[in-house]
Amino acid sequence: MATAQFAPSPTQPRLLPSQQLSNTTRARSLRLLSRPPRPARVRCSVAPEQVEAPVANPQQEKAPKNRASECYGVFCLTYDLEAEEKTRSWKKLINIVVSGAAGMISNHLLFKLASGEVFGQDQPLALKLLGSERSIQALEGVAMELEDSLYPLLREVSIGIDPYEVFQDAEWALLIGAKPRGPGMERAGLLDINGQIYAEQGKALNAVASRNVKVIVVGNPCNTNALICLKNAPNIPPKNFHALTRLDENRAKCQLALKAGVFYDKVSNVTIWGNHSTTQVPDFLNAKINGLPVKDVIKDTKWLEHEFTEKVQKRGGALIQKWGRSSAASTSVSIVDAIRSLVTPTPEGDWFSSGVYTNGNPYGIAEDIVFSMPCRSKGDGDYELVKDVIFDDFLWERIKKTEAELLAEKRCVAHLTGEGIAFCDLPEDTMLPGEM
Ligand SMILES: NC(=O)C1=CN([C@@H]2O[C@H](COP(=O)(O)OP(=O)(O)OC[C@H]3O[C@@H](n4cnc5c(N)ncnc54)[C@H](OP(=O)(O)O)[C@@H]3O)[C@@H](O)[C@H]2O)C=CC1
Ligand SMILES: O=C([O-])CC(=O)C(=O)O
Repeated sequence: MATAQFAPSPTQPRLLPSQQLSNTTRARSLRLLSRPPRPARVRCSVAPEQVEAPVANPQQEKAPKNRASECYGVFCLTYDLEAEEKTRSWKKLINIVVSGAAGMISNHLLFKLASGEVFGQDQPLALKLLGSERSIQALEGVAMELEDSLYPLLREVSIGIDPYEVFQDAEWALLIGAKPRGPGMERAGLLDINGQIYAEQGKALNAVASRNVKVIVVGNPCNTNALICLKNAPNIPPKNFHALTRLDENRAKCQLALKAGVFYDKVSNVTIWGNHSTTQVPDFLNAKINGLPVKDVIKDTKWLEHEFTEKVQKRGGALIQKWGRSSAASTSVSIVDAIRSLVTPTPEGDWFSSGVYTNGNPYGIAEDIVFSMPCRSKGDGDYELVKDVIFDDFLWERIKKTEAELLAEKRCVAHLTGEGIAFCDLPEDTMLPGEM
């Protein structure tokens, strides 16, 4: 049993943004934020202001909205969308933040976002890319590739390393950046390192993002990172935070289709319950194939209970063994699916899985954790939990196991959620789907 204790870290004074981005739909520009100034390109017109940034300090929301940015090349040109015939009917520009933007998943995702495949062909967007000192060069490379792709809907690209700058006015935050678990690293260590990143990003969202920002946490361990993030953003509804379990749902659909000998569009109502880890529960009791209960179509209960369940739980690791790297393209597809499920009405009778806050859930799952559950949306960015699901002993027993894991993870990050001193009593060294 791994045990460790972490004390709450004191709130550090920090710099608030001196340069905040222009939110105009008129400029198509690439902006450099929070970088050491480089003579040829970066110019700061406003000196940084030093202020404290405690959790949920309402003063932060009143931070001065001084803006300074630097564009270069073709991005320095500005033009008026409303003056152009073909763009006049477009929607208002939306601000989308992507962290870990120089990473593998983002390298697929950003181009899907910019192409219009996610939000539609009349939705112009601003992409705000968060990196770090490590990745700032790579981030410029990403931005250059976005430039060279000439996407008509992509009206702004900005890059930076300070979440308080990059998250300004964010309406969607796709939080992908996280440290991978290295050899010999305890799960408790991973929870702490990545938890600190997500605590900081939660505070930044709380301070500067849109009050209705929708947050999708991808970086692992994503459920507990999402919990930490939402706890550090008390002015944003907890319901707006998601941990990505859509990849697991997609993996489960694929395995059921394969076994039943049908194309995967015939598989519906698949829930992933719980944690995005090897304790996750792919639910074959409520799932359907061609509108029929899976158990009526696949009679091999032993396969469903063992092979199917394990295949889905460990699919990420199986892929790493083949590829030598973790799922990036399919993860980006699943992020697209997750967003589209929130911005388009859920097909009648179906649902989708997402890791969401458990308070008020109708199933009797422990409150105050982020747990993957079945959701339906009207297409307005919000969702409701599905009520008409059934449980049997097999399903409930496994749900309790993944719930216990998430409760243990939560105790392990108490120093990051404002709940005191952490105590890591993780029951066993459970794994991410990508670990074997
Ligand atoms: N929920 C899900 O279904 C899935 C989740 N994942 C998770 O998504 C995350 C990203 O995966 P992927 O894009 O392939 O990974 P990459 O390693 O390619 O990129 C991740 C980014 O995270 C940032 N990062 C790396 N180390 C650190 C660190 N020590 N501190 C802060 N940030 C760091 C880096 O960006 P920078 O230097 O700019 O900070 C890096 O570009 C991982 O946590 C992975 O486990 C992956 C697949 C599925
Ligand atoms: O474990 C990882 O990093 C990759 C992962 O989440 C997955 O493949 O589902």
